[in-house]
Amino acid sequence: MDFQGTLFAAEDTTLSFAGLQRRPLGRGAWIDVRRGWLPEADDAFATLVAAVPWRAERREMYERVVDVPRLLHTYGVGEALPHPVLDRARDALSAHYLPELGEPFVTAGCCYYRDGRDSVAWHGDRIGRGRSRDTMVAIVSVGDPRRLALRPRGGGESISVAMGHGDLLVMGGSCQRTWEHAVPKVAHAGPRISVQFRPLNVF
Ligand SMILES: O=C(O)CCC(=O)C(=O)O
Ligand SMILES: [Fe+2]
Repeated sequence: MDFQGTLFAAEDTTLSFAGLQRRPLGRGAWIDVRRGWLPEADDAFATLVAAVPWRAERREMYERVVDVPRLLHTYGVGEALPHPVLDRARDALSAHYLPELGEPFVTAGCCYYRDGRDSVAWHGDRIGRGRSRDTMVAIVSVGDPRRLALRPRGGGESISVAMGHGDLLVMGGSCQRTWEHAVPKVAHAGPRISVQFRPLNVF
């Protein structure tokens, strides 16, 4: 590796929030986006595919339980994550957002979208505290790019954010209450894994 390559590789390991962009959505909701945030994204993706005990998901949505076409596993409070860069990511997010959030990110929900047919329908992360209070959900995406779509709850124009390999997207403020999000099906996509870091009692 030449000098430039070494220099970039060194910079890549820092989990820097420089260049983080906040986009207010209205109604007290916002998203932060930082492209290419996660170091070792290739390695993290390969480890997640192989090491997470994936299972088919059923979840409460719109007050009923539905099958969701994707695989899932959630790491609870205090559980070791399958790749050390994910522990570092959670700690970096906790430190960066502490002044605003007032508490750390403690759980890591992992979702595996095997191809374009895997998806998640419109919903807010409203089981637990997200139903009644402002909170944050920080998503790190690895693998093939997919769109995260957002729309105001109760109707209105949707927006969509492309989530690429290593990208960070944080939903904050009232986003889980006043907006909904989804990962729509697409005709062609390779595998993508999303890791969602959440504070205690937010699902
Ligand atoms: O795949 C994503 O990035 C979003 C997942 C999501 O919204 C959820 O699991 O609640
Ligand atoms: Fe969600």
